[in-house]
Amino acid sequence: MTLTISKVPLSAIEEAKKLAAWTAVDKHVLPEHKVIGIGSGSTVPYVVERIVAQGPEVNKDRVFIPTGFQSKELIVDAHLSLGDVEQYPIIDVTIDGADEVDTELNCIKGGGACHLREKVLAEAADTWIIVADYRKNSQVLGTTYTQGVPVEVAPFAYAKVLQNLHHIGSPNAKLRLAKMKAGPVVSDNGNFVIDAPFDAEKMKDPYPLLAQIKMLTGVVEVGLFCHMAKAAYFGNQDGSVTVKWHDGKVDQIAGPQS
Ligand SMILES: O=C[C@H](O)[C@H](O)[C@H](O)COP(=O)(O)O
Repeated sequence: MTLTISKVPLSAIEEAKKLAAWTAVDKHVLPEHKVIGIGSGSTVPYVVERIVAQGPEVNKDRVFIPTGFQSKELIVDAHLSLGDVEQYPIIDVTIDGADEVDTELNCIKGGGACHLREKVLAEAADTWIIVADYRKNSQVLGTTYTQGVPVEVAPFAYAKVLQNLHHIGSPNAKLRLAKMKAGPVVSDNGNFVIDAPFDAEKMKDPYPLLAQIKMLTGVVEVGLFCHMAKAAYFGNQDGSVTVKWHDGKVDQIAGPQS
């Protein structure tokens, strides 16, 4: 993978991702921040691009912690210093993508099967920030991301966890299968992923659901991130950025020009 972002005009959605990422970096990745978590997904290359643009002087004393293979490649390709959460269990700020975000900043994450490491880096961070395009900005989780809650499981336990998920209200929960390989998706941690859709009633209040799924033996991590984010930045089609804060405040701001 290469960090180079093509010079051809970006589509509206790519522009929205870039707006969100650049704005969040400008506001939250400050010169005094030395340990920075880099999340996963399609918006994160723009996060790294904007951090690189802060210049070699500020970046030379920083270390960057990845949430998986993709972000590790982004850090290495950008010639930034790579670290690990084992060495740096306290992170100044982590910026990450999301599959969907509700009004209380609860998120579905794990569409790319990275949610275990992402949650560790979110918890390790003094400040955890979400960046996404306008399509991910929701009232209730499961409205636009309908594939279900990603549940990472120990491979040998997947059939039992699947059965238990069917029993607790997700009759359509399915093992995630790979697209270009026969068999299941295997996470960066060597585990399987189940996608478990739940009805809106359950998704309206995701914390009890998170606790219920996490209690199932064999579950490694659940792609519901509740009460963790300080703010979520959504790039809009008109060039503005919507910022939802953890205290319920919502700002509409202009995106950066360059
Ligand atoms: O496992 C993947 C991560 O949680 C991603 O941050 C999430 O899936 C969003 O990815 P994308 O921006 O590619 O939709």
